[in-house]
Amino acid sequence: MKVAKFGGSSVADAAQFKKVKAIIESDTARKIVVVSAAGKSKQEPVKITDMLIKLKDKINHEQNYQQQFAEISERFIEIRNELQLKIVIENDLQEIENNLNNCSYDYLISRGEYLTAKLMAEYLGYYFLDAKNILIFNGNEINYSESAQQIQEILVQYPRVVVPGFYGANGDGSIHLMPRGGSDISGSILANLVDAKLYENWTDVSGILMADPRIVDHSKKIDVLTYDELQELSYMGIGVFQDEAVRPVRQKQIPTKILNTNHPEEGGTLVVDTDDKKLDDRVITGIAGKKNYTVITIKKYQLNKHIETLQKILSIFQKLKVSINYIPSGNDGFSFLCQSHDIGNKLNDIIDELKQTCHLDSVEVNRNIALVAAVSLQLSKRPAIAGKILNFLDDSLIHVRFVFQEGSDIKVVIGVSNSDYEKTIARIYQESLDSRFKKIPA
Ligand SMILES: Nc1ncnc2c1ncn2[C@@H]1O[C@H](COP(=O)(O)OP(=O)(O)O)[C@@H](O)[C@H]1O
Ligand SMILES: N[C@@H](CC(=O)OP(=O)(O)O)C(=O)O
Repeated sequence: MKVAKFGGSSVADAAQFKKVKAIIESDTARKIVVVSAAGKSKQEPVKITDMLIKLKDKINHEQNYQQQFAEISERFIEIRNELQLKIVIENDLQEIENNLNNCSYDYLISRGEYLTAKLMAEYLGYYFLDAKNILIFNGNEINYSESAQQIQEILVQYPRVVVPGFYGANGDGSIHLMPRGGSDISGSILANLVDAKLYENWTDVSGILMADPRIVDHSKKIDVLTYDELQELSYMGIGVFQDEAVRPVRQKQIPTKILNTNHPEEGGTLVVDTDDKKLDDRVITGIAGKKNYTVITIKKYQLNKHIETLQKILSIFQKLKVSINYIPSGNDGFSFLCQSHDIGNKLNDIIDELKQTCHLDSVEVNRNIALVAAVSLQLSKRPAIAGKILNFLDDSLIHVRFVFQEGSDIKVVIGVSNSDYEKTIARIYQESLDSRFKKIPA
């Protein structure tokens, strides 16, 4: 059995629905279909999920929301009409409208996937299986045994199902929304629960490319990737696969493919376990990154020997609910790298508390930092990659603020100014294809 997840771009309008149907009908093993909410297309500039978030915002601020709700409804009615489906989607829309003033955020935002799945189930002639009946959460963790039991029972009666992605249910039956891009996670969990022989993730690119196609034109495709490499690339920001979606498929060693709904014939990227990937001569597998980090660097003589000070520092971040992405360190100093939107307006509070409670020698803040990661399997076996990268970035007059190689032995992370972000990715990509940058000793 295969689980096939279709992203928002694959279900954005009636024309995309037709492509999905052709894909499903070309392989009878595709029995579990997971869909995101209708996303962006040439005609539709906004994702339904973003429209729903705006709707919720208007409701919360007691603004007039009728027009916003009407626009959302129109997208679903249009798909239904163009595909000449019989489903009375107006009934579902009415029920949602009735709940608008007293529903949770998670319920409302998940309705994009719910309605898209209803239409897709009708169109494919599959059973609509509401995710709230099968994906059961304990806090933020899926309850695998309970969820597996639920889905196994349903599949006996309905062997072909469409499941809305992006949500499940809490123990009390209320809707549990996953992070943005969460339909990838739903598909991955379902593949795990049914021991799928393949998890297919259908999107609008023919696999994972070595660098973001919006930055590098004609970026090369990565044919085979390991779960670890995918995890790192996803964590660093390639939008195409949610980083939390790696764990469920990796746990059961389920091969995963990233494929293009618009060009199924182009093949895609296959994700496998490390032992199943032959090392090729490419030093760098892929490049990814994100802008807008804030780096807080603290110095105190022999800080690494003062565990209690480190504990205090971490508890300040914890108290202010600011996540830390990386902590590169030296003898007398540590840097805390956080996403700027996570820090929000708490920067002064963090600095005040650090100064008051930790008796530091200095605290320095650098904003508008972008991180770029070059991901490569078994980095330690590769010849001095970090040094090479620094050399050619220097040649390009890109000022590298810092560089660190993670203990995970899989990526080199480089910090540059936001304004140098695209240039850095393009330059590393260009160099990584150069023959002088290839060939690794066995
Ligand atoms: N390295 C990369 N390889 C492929 N796609 C990438 C990469 N980095 C960023 N992307 C972007 O990710 C997009 C696909 O993700 P997303 O918009 O979430 O798709 P979907 O709607 O199918 O879920 C692509 O259109 C592409 O612009
Ligand atoms: N619709 C949700 C969940 C999702 O996975 O979407 P997509 O597959 O289009 O990235 C979002 O926009 O975050």
